[in-house]
Amino acid sequence: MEPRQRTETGDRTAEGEEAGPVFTLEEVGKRNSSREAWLVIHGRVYDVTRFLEEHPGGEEVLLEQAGKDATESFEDVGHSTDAREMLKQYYVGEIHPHDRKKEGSKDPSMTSSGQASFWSTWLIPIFGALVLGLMYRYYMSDGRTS
Ligand code: HEM
Repeated sequence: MEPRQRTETGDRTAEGEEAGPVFTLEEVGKRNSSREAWLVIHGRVYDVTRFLEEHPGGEEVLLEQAGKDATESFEDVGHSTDAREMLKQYYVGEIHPHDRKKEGSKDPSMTSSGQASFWSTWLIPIFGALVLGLMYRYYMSDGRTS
């Protein structure tokens, strides 16, 4: 018998390496312990249970993200190409399109934090300067007229 790739769902031909079964975020959420740890990175589901002890960054960080979308934490660390290659070994399937985070240049959380820093770095100082300027003018004109 020649070794054949398992087709879990049967409704897809296992053509290409990424044609795995589809999971909801709820299903992934149940695998959030060291007994079974799954996480989502870029819309793909990974079973990292057997990787926990091997992870160079430690198992705590993985367990913290287990059962969740770990894309942001994974990217924040700036994992190497090697690390990205390793992901393939743990791939179990795709996340349901409904639970997929919108990715790309405009991540909603990025925008909101971006706006927060925009407010604190620009608008508050500008507003402060305007108020000071107005107070100064008021004070000066007052001084001259009376
Ligand atoms: C299956 C998913 C993951 C794989 C295959 C993976 C793999 C690796 C590898 C190979 C390294 C060594 C450095 C490198 O080559 O970049 C590393 C480091 C690290 N990883 Fe992960 N990682 C995964 C998920 C995560 C997640 C979700 C976090 C969450 C915060 C994380 C946090 C870290 C940290 C903090 C380091 C140490 C960085 C350092 O010491 O410079 N990793 N990981």
